[in-house]
Amino acid sequence: MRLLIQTATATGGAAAAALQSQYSQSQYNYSSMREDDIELAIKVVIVGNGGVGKSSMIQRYCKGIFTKDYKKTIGVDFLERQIEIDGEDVRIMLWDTAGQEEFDCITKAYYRGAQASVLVFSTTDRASFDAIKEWKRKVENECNEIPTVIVQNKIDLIEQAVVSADEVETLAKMLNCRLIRTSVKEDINVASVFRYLATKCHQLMTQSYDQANNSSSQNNATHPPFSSTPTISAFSPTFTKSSSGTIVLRPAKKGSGSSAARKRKIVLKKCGIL
Ligand SMILES: Nc1nc2c(ncn2[C@@H]2O[C@H](COP(=O)(O)OP(=O)(O)OP(=O)(O)O)[C@@H](O)[C@H]2O)c(=O)[nH]1
Repeated sequence: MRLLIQTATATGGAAAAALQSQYSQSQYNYSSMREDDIELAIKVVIVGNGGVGKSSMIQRYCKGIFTKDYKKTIGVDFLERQIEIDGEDVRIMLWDTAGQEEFDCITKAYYRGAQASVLVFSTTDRASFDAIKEWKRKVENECNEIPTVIVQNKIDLIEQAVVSADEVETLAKMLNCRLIRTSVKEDINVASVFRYLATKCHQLMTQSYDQANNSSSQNNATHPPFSSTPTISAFSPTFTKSSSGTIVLRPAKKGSGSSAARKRKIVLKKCGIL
């Protein structure tokens, strides 16, 4: 089964517009759609103070590169990568937001519809650690409670650490988030962050999809599944909120071939900025 969860609910900006249009291009013929024809995509927002390594992390994960230069993100960027979870294709859409407060009013619009978030701070920047609670609050304001990882980045600089291991673990427990320590520079644990979140979301979404399917098949006589509307809302406690978690089903791309061929293609697929 492949599910496509439409997550591009952000407004404004070329990236969002392109993404929205990509989704809206597909026309649906649900009566002839098979379970195999659906794919799962997850929107993940990466937040944290400026300079902690958010853009570097996304570049590392999606393009396999690291640069020493610091280029401040203006507004929002978007990259994606496809991986396989439990034999299913999962598209992870990574939204890179500017860390500076001056961009807050732009970036928060892009949190909407996110199914997971990454709160990043740097081992060598105390203020970025102290700001984590506030970043969590900002995401929650737009997305409610979603699977979240706290990332302590730049562990290659652990000798210059300005935060103790205890403090970090206590904060992660208090905020009820998984803690992952990374070095984007040395490529340590970066992939684990996104695999963990994708797995979590995949579990939640497939559970909810099954529930929706079961209840819809019970009502089959009057409401054939997916026949009249492409949208299933009220998907799960995590994904029920307003427009977030809107599920849209679309046919698989032409020529996607057998599932074995698809699987061969997907690993480490790189995607450009929209
Ligand atoms: N030593 C070390 N440097 C890193 C690591 N990750 C990122 N950097 C460096 O930290 C600087 C800032 O990285 P960015 O990825 O631009 O930071 P950002 O969080 O996206 O910053 P904003 O766009 O301002 O929000 C760059 O010079 C990176 O090369 C890491 O794991 N270790």
